[in-house]
Amino acid sequence: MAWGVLMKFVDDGVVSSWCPSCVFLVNLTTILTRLCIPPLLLPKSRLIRRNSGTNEKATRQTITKTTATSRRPAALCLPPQSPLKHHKPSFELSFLIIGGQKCGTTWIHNLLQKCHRLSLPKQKEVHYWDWHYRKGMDWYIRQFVDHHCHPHNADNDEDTSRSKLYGEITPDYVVLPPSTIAEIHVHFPHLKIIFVARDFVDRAWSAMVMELHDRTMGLNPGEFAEGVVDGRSDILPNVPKWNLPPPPCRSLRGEGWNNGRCRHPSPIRISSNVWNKTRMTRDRTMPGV
Ligand SMILES: Nc1ncnc2c1ncn2[C@@H]1O[C@H](COP(=O)(O)OS(=O)(=O)O)[C@@H](OP(=O)(O)O)[C@H]1O
Repeated sequence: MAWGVLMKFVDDGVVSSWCPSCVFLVNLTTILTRLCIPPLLLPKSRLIRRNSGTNEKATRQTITKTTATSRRPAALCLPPQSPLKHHKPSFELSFLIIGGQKCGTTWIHNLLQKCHRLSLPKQKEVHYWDWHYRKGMDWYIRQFVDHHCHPHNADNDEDTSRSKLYGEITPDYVVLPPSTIAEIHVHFPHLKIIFVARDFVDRAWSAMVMELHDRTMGLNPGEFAEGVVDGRSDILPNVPKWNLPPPPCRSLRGEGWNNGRCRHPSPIRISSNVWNKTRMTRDRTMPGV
């Protein structure tokens, strides 16, 4: 692997790693104490959502051509009468890793699962706040059950369960609508939001390779090329919605994040080149850059 990774496990189960291609020092302690922004206490806004009768399958179809590099549907449009509206969660969600897609989040999930003070869902990407919202908070809580402790069983295993931090990683959360983001903050006012950034070109390349491999979107080459820098794959303008500061990530020109927009045309050229290749390659040499 071209990316050098230095990894060590420290005594208390915290994992540190430095990834040259990612812009963050991926250190659990750092993530939970420094990179996390204290969530703002947002006013409890009434949800205004459309297509209340839309099921997941239908939604998947309608967003197919606008979610270019993702394998997953965008946030579902939820009905005004949210099942969570009057729900008081009985457990505290401590951290939420909201992306970005193809930024090493699977690797982070696997590492955090090894930490005894953390409880993550067995499977990465719960997708509660977009796909499974209608299933309710009890369903969400059940995803965090591990065999050793459960938030509902705090009295049975007081020492361990009360010291657990519950969190999950769903990269698609970065594009959640503002109303859902506000609702998350209302229900979990102490929640730490974490966004993992990666070099813009590397992320785009990785997403393109995934799409070319999976072919789940059925996009034409031109559409796919556009999707690399626009729409749902363009995570840059979505980060501020979470009140996160711009990550110290360089753009293709090395200019920083350019107010959440990268106008450089190279990603489109790159993606076109990828499409024109006769066989898939994970070679990171990118013509035209
Ligand atoms: N430790 C570490 N450091 C840097 N990069 C890493 C690391 N672990 C995984 N990776 C690379 O991350 C890419 C996969 O990211 P995700 O797991 O977030 O993908 S996904 O959104 O869940 O599909 C994927 O990138 P590509 O290989 O370029 O596709 C992985 O190789």
